[in-house]
Amino acid sequence: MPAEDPSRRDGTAGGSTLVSEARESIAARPYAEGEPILEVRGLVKHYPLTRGILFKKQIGAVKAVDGVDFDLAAGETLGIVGESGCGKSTVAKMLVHLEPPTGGVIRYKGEDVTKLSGRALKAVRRNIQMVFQDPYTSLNPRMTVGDIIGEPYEIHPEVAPKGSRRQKVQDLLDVVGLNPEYINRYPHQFSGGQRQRIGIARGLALNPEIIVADEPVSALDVSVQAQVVNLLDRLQGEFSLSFVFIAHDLSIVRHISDRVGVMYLGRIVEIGTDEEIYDHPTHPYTQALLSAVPVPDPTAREYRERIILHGDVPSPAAVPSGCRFRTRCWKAQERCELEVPLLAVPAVFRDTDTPARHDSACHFAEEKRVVPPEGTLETPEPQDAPKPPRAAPSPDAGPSPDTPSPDRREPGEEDR
Ligand SMILES: Nc1ncnc2c1ncn2[C@@H]1O[C@H](COP(=O)(O)OP(=O)(O)OP(=O)(O)O)[C@@H](O)[C@H]1O
Repeated sequence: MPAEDPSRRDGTAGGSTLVSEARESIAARPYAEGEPILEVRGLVKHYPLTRGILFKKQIGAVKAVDGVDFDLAAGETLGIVGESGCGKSTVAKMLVHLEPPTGGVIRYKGEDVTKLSGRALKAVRRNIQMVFQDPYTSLNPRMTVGDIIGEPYEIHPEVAPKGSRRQKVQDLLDVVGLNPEYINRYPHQFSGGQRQRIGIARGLALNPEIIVADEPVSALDVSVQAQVVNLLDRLQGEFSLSFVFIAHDLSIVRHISDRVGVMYLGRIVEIGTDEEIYDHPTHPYTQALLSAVPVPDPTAREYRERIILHGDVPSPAAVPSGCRFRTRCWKAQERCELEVPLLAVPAVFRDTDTPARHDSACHFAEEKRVVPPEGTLETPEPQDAPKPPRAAPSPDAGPSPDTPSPDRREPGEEDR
C-alpha cells in the first residue's frame, strides 16, 4: 500500500508552490461568513408505492423526507444525525440535485434552485458538491486517480482548461495529503482512508462553496475516521467551505459541527448549536439518542441515565399522526396524537435566556442532560472518606477515546 507523504499534508511541502492556482481559486470567495448560503424550507421527498405490473396504481408513498427546514451559514458546519432510514441520505441527494424534491424549497444565496434548469442549474450544481459514504464503491476501479479527480472538468471545462488539468489534479492530491505522483495509480492501490481523500479531492475539484458529506467516515476504521474528519476540518478553514455533515455517530458529528440537527422519520425534531443539543437537549428523541452514546469517563458513565426506547421506528410509509415520535415516547399524551409539534423554540423556554432556548419539535419539551458535564461529578470512593472533587482533565493528558486524534502520522504510516 503506498504511504502518504506527511510533509505534504498541509500542502506546503518543501516550501513548494504546489498549493497554487486551484487552492487560491477555491479560497477566493465573495461571500460573507455568517450569511445563510443555503435555506431549506419544507423539503419533501415521497417515493410512490405502486401496485400492479402493467397498470401501475399508486397505493401510498414512502415519506423519506417529510418537511425538513434548516439554514446553513457560510463557513458553517451543520451536522445532521439520526438513525438509519430517517432520511439523511435523501436530504443529501436533494441538496446536490441527485434527487428532485417532491416539494419544498432549497434556496442557494437566496435563489430557489429547485426551479432552475439548464445552464443556471449547472452553475449551481458546481457550487454544491458531495462526498460519498463508501470510498470502496464510489470510485470507478477502471479509472486512474487522475481521471477520477479530473472527471468533473469534462462537465465544467471552464474551471480547468485541458492543458492545466494535470497540474490541478496534482494540486488537489497535495491539498488532501496524498502524494501528487500517485496521479496514475488506480483506486485498489490505496487504503480506505486514502480513497476517501481521493473522494474529497474530487469534491473540491470544481471549487465548490458547499460540501455535502454523507457519512464520509462510516466505512472507515475508527483510527482512520479521525484523520479524515480532521482533514475535512482543515479544508473547511482553508477554503471557507460550508459543510452539511451527515452521520449517525453523534461523537463525530459533535467534533466537527457548529450546529446539529437531529432527524427522526423524515423530519428534523431538534436543531441548535452543538452545546445546545449535546448539553441541553429538550426533545425526548435527542435525549434517548444521547443516552446511548458511549461515555469514556467512568464516573460520568455511572451517573449517565440510559433511556431505552420501546418499539421500532415506524415505517415511513405509515407515519403516525400528530407527533411522529409519539409511538415510542414515554411522555406522549393525547395532544401528541392530534397536533403536529412545530420545530420552534418551545413556549416554556421562549422567555428564558438558557441554552435550552432552541428549536425543538415537542409539545412537552423539557431540558434533560443525560450525560453529566465532565468535571462536575465526584469520584465514588469505596470508604467513607470525604469525596474530593474530580480533578479537571490535564490539558496535555491527550485526547479522550471519543475525541479524534490530530491528523498527524509518522512518515511511512498508512491509513488502513
Ligand atoms: N428510491 C427509493 N425508493 C423508495 N424508498 C426509498 C428510496 N430511497 C430511500 N427510500 C426510503 O426512504 C427512507 C429514508 O432513506 P435514507 O437512505 O434517506 O435514510 P438514511 O437516514 O440515510 O439511512 P442510512 O443511514 O441507512 O442510509 C428509507 O425508509 C428508505 O428505505
